[in-house]
Amino acid sequence: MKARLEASGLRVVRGGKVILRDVDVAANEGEVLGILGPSGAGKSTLFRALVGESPPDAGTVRLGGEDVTRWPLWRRARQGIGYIPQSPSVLWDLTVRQNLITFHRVVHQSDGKPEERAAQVGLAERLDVRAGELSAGERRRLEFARAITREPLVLVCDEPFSGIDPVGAARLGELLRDLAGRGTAVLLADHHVEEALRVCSRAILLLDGAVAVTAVPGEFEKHPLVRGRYLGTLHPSS
Ligand SMILES: Nc1ncnc2c1ncn2[C@@H]1O[C@H](COP(=O)(O)OP(=O)(O)OP(=O)(O)O)[C@@H](O)[C@H]1O
Repeated sequence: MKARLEASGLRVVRGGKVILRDVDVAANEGEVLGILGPSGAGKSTLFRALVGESPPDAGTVRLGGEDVTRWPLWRRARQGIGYIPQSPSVLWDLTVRQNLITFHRVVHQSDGKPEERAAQVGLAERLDVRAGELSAGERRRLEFARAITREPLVLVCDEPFSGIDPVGAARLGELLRDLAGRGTAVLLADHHVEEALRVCSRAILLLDGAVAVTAVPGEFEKHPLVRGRYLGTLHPSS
């Protein structure tokens, strides 16, 4: 299997504290890779290093074999990395249509077809609604539509299910799986473990800034470190 996005030896130090220590991660074409772990483990920091929002202090990031470690976010976006950050990132005062057009211009320098993108994520009826008036689930779907403006080689999603009702989360999960089915490598961090593991083909446990476990979902849930340090004894599989 060919790795679409490959990070090796990633080290991030912030405020004198080592946040990521020698992290190796490879996301393959067509897979959904879960990056799970307790709060503060370093998941968002890892994602920021992968997408170019905050470069690592050491290590390399390769996209389709090319070293993109020092490339800024916009250049990686143009090259095919989509990103749904943890915090809301829509342009609140613009409509759904204007949000989609604006991002398409950044990536392609043209307006694109916002109607098609909106229809893909079930927002066809909401095109002229201001992003600030959307529900959390609709906003996440708009961010998803924006991230797939160009069918991405890699999609990095930081807590996409946060604040979304179960039906909305299941629907978003299906969109992620469909995207992976068309070849995109999807990386996903989320504390909605059941939804995340339902969607993932492989999961990594990040603990204290280091990779502690890599396994397929069925094994991941039963792993003693995952149960002891992350899921806790109340989780159904424990
Ligand atoms: N710029 C920064 N300066 C200082 N500390 C930072 C900085 N960025 C992150 N950290 C620290 O790094 C650690 C990892 O943060 P990060 O947000 O990556 O964790 P996370 O696994 O995504 O957590 P969560 O599940 O709560 O979102 C935390 O202790 C955080 O306080």
